[in-house]
Amino acid sequence: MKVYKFGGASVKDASAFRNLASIVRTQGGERQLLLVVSAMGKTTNALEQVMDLAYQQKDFQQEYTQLKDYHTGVLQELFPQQHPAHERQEHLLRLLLQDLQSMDPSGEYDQLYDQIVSYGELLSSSILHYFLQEQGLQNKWVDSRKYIRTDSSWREAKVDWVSTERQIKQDLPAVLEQELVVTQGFLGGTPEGRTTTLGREGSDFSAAIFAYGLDATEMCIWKDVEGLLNADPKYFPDTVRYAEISYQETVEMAYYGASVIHPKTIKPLANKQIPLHVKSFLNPTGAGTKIYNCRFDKLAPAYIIKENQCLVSFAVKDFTFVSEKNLSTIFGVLSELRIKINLMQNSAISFSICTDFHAERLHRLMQRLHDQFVIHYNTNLRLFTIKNYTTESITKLMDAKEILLEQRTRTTFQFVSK
Ligand SMILES: Nc1ncnc2c1ncn2[C@@H]1O[C@H](COP(=O)(O)OP(=O)(O)O)[C@@H](O)[C@H]1O
Ligand SMILES: N[C@@H](CC(=O)OP(=O)(O)O)C(=O)O
Repeated sequence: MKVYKFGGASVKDASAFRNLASIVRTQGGERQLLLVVSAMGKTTNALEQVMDLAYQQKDFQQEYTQLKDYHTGVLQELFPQQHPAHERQEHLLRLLLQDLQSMDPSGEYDQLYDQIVSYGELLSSSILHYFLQEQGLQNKWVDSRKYIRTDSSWREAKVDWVSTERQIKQDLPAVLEQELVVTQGFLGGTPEGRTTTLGREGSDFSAAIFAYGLDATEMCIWKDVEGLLNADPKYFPDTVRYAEISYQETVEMAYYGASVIHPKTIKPLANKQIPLHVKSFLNPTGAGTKIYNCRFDKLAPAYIIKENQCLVSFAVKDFTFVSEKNLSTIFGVLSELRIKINLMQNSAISFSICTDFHAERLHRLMQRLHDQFVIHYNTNLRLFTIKNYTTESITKLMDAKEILLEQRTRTTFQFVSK
């Protein structure tokens, strides 16, 4: 039993869908394969925009039309004739429009967000279902919201592993005996049937949840790169591919910001020792990377850049030292506001954190803590990490940058810079 995950780039246009079908045919076998698909291209960003406009009761017609035209254009290319795929797509687009038009501006933003952005995956997976079918690849479309059971932490829902595994095992293995399964990444559902999302770029994680529930023999995520590289090729010209690497190394790279794999993906796979392959949909027969329970002593240094960072410092007002009590107050508010710390440092009278920039959360943080602390912050920063660093790698990366904060452990070197 295998699980394949195809991200936005692998379904960004009609020829990408054709390429995907060819990968499934040549690599996947016709049964015992579950496909998890993300929204087409940058659809989730577009849906976020439409959502914001509708929530603010602004005109969203132009943005909605763009989204509609994009999907209709791709479907038209794949199915130039009349086909049930068109009706299904029109139905979904009509529901999206109705939800946008009836948006309650006093409703809870995050909950409404999940109901709207989920259309991206519903649309892409229904195109994929019909297209594979048309290509002779018999498959069943299943609604991942009925399988991945979550709580109602909107936009970053927590998985109920026990009932999710039970749901998956209940009927999917039998279906997979007969045909392929096509489902959505990124989405979950509460026991009451509300749609949740698992966090941006969460489709890798969805695939891992299905792999876990199915006790899959392997999972493969198909990307536009040759595998897991020692740096993002969009920033670094000379990268090397890791042919094999451990779960531990990978989870750390993902945690520090290597955006090729969602950080939550590894744990469910490692728990059941399911190997994860990262392969290129542009070169499907390439070796890619195998991530599993292994150990290598000498790995090429990995360079990771996290963009759009914010450095916040909290100083006590009366020149007393930062105490555990102060820290506990700060951590309490950070946790409540769901602000994640990417790096932290303590000095005598101040405490600093580096976090993803989120204007609204930062504003609320200041409101909550400005009585007790003097708070300063810098935005538009980048967090650089080198795993398995060498002296040369540090020199190369720091090269004339203005450093605001720096930290190193035995294996990892990090700094925040402009
Ligand atoms: N260490 C890395 N190795 C490979 N790719 C990386 C790495 N770090 C970042 N990336 C980026 O991840 C991208 C692929 O991930 P992503 O865009 O999320 O795929 P998808 O949305 O199709 O699932 C690559 O195009 C590359 O720019
Ligand atoms: N479509 C969602 C989920 C996802 O994982 O997408 P991708 O696989 O394209 O990163 C997002 O953009 O956040």
